[in-house]
Amino acid sequence: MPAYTDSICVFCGSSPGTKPEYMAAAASVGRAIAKRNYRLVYGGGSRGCMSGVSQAVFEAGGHVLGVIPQVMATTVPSGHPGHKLNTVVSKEGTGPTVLNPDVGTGHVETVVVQSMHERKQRMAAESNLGFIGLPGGYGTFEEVMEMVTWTQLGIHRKPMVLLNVNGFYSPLKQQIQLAVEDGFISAAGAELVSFVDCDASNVDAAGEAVLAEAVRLASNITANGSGYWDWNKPQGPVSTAEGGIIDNAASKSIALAEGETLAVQVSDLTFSFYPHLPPSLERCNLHLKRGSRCLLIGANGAGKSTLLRLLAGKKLCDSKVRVFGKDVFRESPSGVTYLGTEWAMNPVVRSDIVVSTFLDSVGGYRHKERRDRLLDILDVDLTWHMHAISDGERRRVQLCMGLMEPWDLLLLDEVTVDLDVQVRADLLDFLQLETEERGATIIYATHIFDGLQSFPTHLAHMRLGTTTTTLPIDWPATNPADVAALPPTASADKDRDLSPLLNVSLAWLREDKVVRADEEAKRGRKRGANRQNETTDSEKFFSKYD
Ligand SMILES: Nc1ncnc2c1ncn2[C@@H]1O[C@H](COP(=O)(O)OP(=O)(O)OP(=O)(O)O)[C@@H](O)[C@H]1O
Repeated sequence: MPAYTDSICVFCGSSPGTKPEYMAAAASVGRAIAKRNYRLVYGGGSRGCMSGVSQAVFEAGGHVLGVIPQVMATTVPSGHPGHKLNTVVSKEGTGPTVLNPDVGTGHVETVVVQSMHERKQRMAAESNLGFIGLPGGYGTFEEVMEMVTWTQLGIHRKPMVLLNVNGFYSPLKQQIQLAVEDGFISAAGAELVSFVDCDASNVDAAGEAVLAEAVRLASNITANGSGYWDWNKPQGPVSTAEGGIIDNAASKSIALAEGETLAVQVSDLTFSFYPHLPPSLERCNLHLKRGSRCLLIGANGAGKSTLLRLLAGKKLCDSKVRVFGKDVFRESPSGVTYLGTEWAMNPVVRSDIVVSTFLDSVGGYRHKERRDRLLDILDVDLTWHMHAISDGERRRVQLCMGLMEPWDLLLLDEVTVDLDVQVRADLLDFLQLETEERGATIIYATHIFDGLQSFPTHLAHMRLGTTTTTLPIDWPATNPADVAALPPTASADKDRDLSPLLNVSLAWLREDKVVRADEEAKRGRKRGANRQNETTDSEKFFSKYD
């Protein structure tokens, strides 16, 4: 007997069904599997469609692997081809035993496993070509759906072809279509299951048709990359120092109209504050279309402010930083507004100057309509004196001043931190409208995620001066490459009631802490308490007087 070339798994009922086409379809699939010299992997049953397909392979001299959970195993009844090999079969199913050891020359092997889950795992692992679903009951439905889910998740990448005998699977086809229409299954996800129709007129040829479809689909699925998650990827944080940048640009791109330039284009940027210092930014990438609202997420010291200041043209860097197609430092693109926290520290803005005079001194009268709108939103009193107001009130004046003149790119560096929640919410609404109505672009670095869930259109994560994806992640993430780039919820935060955005941000920062500790340990550095029990000189000195 020649060795088989490939294996394919068949899920089907352990009962024969009430129409003769069901058993005929099972036999047709079995014959086609043996003809192609594939091995059948199935649930090890000796009755119903399970026996129909395995008997057909055996009769045609092919290879069969049955996988049975221990609890369902029984000694092989006479009549089963495996009884000559002193093996076992599954007790599942109804109707008479169909298997006949005297009719066939194939090879039957049986594996007994501990659980239903292990059975599915083993069947999937043994079947390189994927799966065929024939008519069946709950067990078949469950197996079919789980194998498709595993492909969608990326646990494996294998096709599922359902043989739609007499329209048996047509309701499922409609159900999938409905789930696509209602947004529960993506268009790509719908491709993971294929249907081959047959009835009494063509059931004998159905086996060959279903195998051909499985082979076609297998090459499609493989070509489309892995599923939502790469389960073979080592779990846990990936060090950027070891090149852990996720290339989501491989499966998505930014579509630009003819003549349109990117609003922001940072490509593989490296930047050092001083030539003798290691770079504060390294392999930084940020590409944004006009109208984007991008949140810059990262731990303290990750490089967010540095990147924003470079985009604002405040520091000389190489020409890898471009805004509206222009070099930010040498060509000074117009329409760029940067608002950072340092403004409030300036002694001038804490002097005894009245708000109305202050706003006029920076040209507020030129943008009267926008200024008045902002005064309302930010709830600013024009008679306030700058030296006699709270930090939050001073911040409102700063925002009014900074936002009055229409901007095309707004760089916000944590300037909403001291606003009360109502003013912050109204301000975020205003900013969102600016991007939607005027096509303005916003990059916003913040550590406050309250009420931000639906604000961003993109997320960019910075770790140790590096952006961890080649393109910003679309938010909410739907592209599989973006979904795969999101971190899993940290176990410490599983029971917290977090918005999806805060959940992602917290998980990133927890990963960042581990990566940072590793990187710093390589340089002999360590954060946190020093528990070496060394007594410092000052401790020795002061303890004499305690
Ligand atoms: N003036 C400076 N001179 C030298 N190095 C600096 C200077 N400013 C920042 N850095 C370095 O650049 C790194 C990034 O700083 P940056 O201010 O961009 O971080 P950040 O992500 O904005 O942090 P935070 O959330 O605390 O505002 C810092 O860890 C620091 O080592």
